[in-house]
Amino acid sequence: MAGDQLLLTALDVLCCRLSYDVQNEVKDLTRTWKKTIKVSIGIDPAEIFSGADWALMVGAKPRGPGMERADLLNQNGEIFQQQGRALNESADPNCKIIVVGNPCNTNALIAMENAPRIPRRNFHALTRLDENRAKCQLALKAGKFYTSVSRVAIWGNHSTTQVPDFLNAKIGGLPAMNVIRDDKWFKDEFTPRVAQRGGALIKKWGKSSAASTAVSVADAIRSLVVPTPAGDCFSTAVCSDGNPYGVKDGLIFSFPCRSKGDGDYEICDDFILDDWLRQKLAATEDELSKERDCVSHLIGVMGGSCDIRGAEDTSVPGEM
Ligand SMILES: NC(=O)c1ccc[n+]([C@@H]2O[C@H](COP(=O)([O-])OP(=O)(O)OC[C@H]3O[C@@H](n4cnc5c(N)ncnc54)[C@H](O)[C@@H]3O)[C@@H](O)[C@H]2O)c1
Ligand SMILES: O=C(O)C[C@H](O)C(=O)O
Repeated sequence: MAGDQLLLTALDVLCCRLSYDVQNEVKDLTRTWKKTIKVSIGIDPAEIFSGADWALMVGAKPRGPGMERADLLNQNGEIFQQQGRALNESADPNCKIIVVGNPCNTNALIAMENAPRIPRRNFHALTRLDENRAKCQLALKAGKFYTSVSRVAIWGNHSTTQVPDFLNAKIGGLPAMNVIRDDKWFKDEFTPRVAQRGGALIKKWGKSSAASTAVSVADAIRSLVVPTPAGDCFSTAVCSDGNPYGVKDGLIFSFPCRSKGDGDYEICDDFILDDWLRQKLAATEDELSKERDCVSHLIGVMGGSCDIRGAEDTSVPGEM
């Protein structure tokens, strides 16, 4: 932000893909803003991130034919190592970073570990899309409006091991489990449907969800700049250091959070965990630990070894 001007700079390795039509379309948005928007594009991350207050990191390589999850982690990891270093070099020291490109939790971890000048708590990976999907499923099942659903946490990884939390969710201010009295539906339908939604959409359309992702990125930013209503939360994957739920430190793990609207947040400490949730949390934590081991060479940790090659694939499928 510079005075009354919002500076929007975009980084894309294929600069030409962000055509001038796109630039002009973004400029047209000026009408809806109080500030004027200056749009520019480029290919040098250090130049593009210069002085940035917010960095929305969407660019990533989609999974190609025959590519294993470990390969995806490695190839995208290298991108986020380079971009983390560039953020460290030139972004505003209090820049907030939201990583969308998959595998977004571990990409955010790599960027964070390569940008020691920026507080670790400023790095986010997008799980707001999963929260929105979970709220939508609860509203549909209960026959209520989406806006009546609150306190929906997504725990862990933005992959099929993620845990959409129905235990703490509310519908119309009441516990969701008292409104939808169907334990089997919550565990056997709701949970996998939310966790596998991204994959299902790719299967159907051959592309990642774009419109709902864009909306959820806007929601994720709004959650940080508007105070969270009393008793509610929003989900975002953030650094697990010192979290109140005993998840091991040094992961980018999705938690229920609250904000005063100042761009910062705190992890809610009043969510109830039962045995089922604990077991699910342990599985997604384990997955994130393994992903971290696979990228140890990109985060300056010695002696890590990657043992997810050939293992069951729990990432959202991408293009295979
Ligand atoms: N976290 C989420 O909820 C969520 C939701 C939807 C999509 N995604 C992920 O977001 C990413 C983008 O999805 P998409 O459908 O827009 O993909 P896309 O392939 O249409 O676009 C990716 C863009 O990234 C650019 N890019 C590739 N490498 C780059 C690099 N090193 N630096 C800068 N730009 C680079 C490409 O040129 C392309 O324009 C994917 O990884 C996708 O899996 C995440
Ligand atoms: O891009 C993907 O692999 C899917 C995406 O993360 C989504 O949840 O829609």
